[in-house]
Amino acid sequence: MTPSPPAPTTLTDLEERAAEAARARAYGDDALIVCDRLVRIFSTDGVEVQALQGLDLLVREGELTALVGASGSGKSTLLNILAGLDTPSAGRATVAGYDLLAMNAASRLRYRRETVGFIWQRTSRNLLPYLTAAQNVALPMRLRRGGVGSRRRQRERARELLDLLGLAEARDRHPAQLSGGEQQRVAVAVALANHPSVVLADEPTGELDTATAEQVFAALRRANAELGTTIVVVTHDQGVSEQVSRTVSIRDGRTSTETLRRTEPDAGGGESRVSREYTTIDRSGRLQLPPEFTEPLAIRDRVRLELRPQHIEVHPDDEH
Ligand SMILES: Nc1ncnc2c1ncn2[C@@H]1O[C@H](COP(=O)(O)OP(=O)(O)OP(=O)(O)O)[C@@H](O)[C@H]1O
Repeated sequence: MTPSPPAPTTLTDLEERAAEAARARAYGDDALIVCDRLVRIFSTDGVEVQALQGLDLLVREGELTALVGASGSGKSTLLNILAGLDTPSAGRATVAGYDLLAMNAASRLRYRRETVGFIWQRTSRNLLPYLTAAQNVALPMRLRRGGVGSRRRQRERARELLDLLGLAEARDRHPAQLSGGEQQRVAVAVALANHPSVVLADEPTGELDTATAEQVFAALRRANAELGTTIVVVTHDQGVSEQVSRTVSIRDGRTSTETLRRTEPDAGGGESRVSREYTTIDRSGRLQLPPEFTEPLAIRDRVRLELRPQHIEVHPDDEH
């Protein structure tokens, strides 16, 4: 039997199509970082690894976001893409208006020098050993297209940034004369040198003890609060992730849950920190249920949903 021809397009169909297109346009319109169904596949020796499997993430201007997740979940892959160091296999990724899938070599270089600042975990990777702290901070300004301001202005900005991060004493010292924590704080100043839209940090406190890690993280928080810089930091450190207002957790190459924290007045007239955990719904409406919820109820292949006026109920499959 031949299939019947498609029904004629009605006005309602057209209106629905227009509304759907408008919804699609709206995704991430107000965000500085937009990852939309991002995929990154690595092929080595004929074996494919799907490091990112359709990851959705929005980060708004001025946010300080921590990314957490098990080893191999895709955090570094995501950060490298956002830094312009790697290119996604599919999906959409934009940062401050740059389309990360469609940049040519020249705009990629400009993006990396002017739009993002990056801090690596290994302290030795962030700074040039033969330059002083102040010279390290001034270097990105000199490398920027046309340079930013006069040499004098560059030196002034380097000094201002080092002062802001509590490193006035370290100005004329070389990295070898600085502690690991001080080096990472200088690296924060280097990342901020060119007024980037976003600073990305991959485990910046991974090599440090807890007290020193706290100082480095305080420097990132200060940059966020006082300069308004949007910051995305990958961390394994529970203590660090609890200090940010938003923690996004990545599982198997997708965002899975999110914790939002804020300070609220409490009954005793003081203030207390309130945190709330959310599960991410992806662009196709898929929801990942965390094992803490599924395992106690022996939820496996399917669930029954019921729509209530203010919420949705998820029931275990009661057919078995
Ligand atoms: N260049 C590469 N070539 C092949 N596979 C890679 C490459 N980079 C990452 N992978 C794989 O992609 C997956 C995600 O890796 P990624 O480094 O992003 O994870 P991660 O969450 O940052 O882990 P960790 O916390 O251990 O740093 C892993 O399975 C990893 O082995």
